[in-house]
Amino acid sequence: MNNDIKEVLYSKEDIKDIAQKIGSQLTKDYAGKNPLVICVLKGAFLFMADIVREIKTYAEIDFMDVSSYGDGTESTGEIKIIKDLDVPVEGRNILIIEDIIDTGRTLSCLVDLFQHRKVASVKICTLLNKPERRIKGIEPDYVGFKVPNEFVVGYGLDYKGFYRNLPYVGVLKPEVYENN
Ligand SMILES: O=P(O)(O)OC[C@H]1O[C@H](OP(=O)(O)OP(=O)(O)O)[C@H](O)[C@@H]1O
Ligand SMILES: Nc1nc2[nH]cnc2c(=O)[nH]1
Repeated sequence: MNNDIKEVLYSKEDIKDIAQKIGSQLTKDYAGKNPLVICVLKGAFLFMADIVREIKTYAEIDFMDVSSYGDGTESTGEIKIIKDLDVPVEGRNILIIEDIIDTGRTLSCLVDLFQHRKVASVKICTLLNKPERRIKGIEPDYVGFKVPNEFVVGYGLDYKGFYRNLPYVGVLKPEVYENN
């Protein structure tokens, strides 16, 4: 599996350091606010696990699984909720945890959904931000790293269901796409 990687962009250590930095900022920002921290499955599962352990104040956690409608190559900009939250969100301070923001479609839909559900606040924390591809006006509040306009895998991010278990973020060799 490691042989399929052309370049490591962010190592396990880089990710650990940034999760600690963001976590200590979140600890300050959310002290006394009892946030509901929401993991957007599946890609964010590792970042969620690392980030919540760095939030040293009261926080509840929950999970949502969403997928975008579309023909498989381009989404239509709408999302389908595969698994909704277990708790009501009205009046809550929501912190969404994502692995990556690319076009911004997924988060744009989620933010609209939470505003419709009358939350007190909604903020976004993402490990990776790919601003070059943005088509929706979504800006994350907490960002690990800015990534170039390349398809990245690892640390939760997949290609055809694989590579999520890599402990780092990297770029696949072109022949991996060509052979699939
Ligand atoms: O900004 P966007 O263009 O909407 O892309 C970002 C979304 O794409 C990925 O999810 P994906 O749909 O691949 O599902 P997964 O997390 O289950 O892999 C990622 O986890 C984000 O949720
Ligand atoms: N694995 C992966 N999923 C994505 N979803 C949106 N952008 C990306 C990306 O660069 N890699």
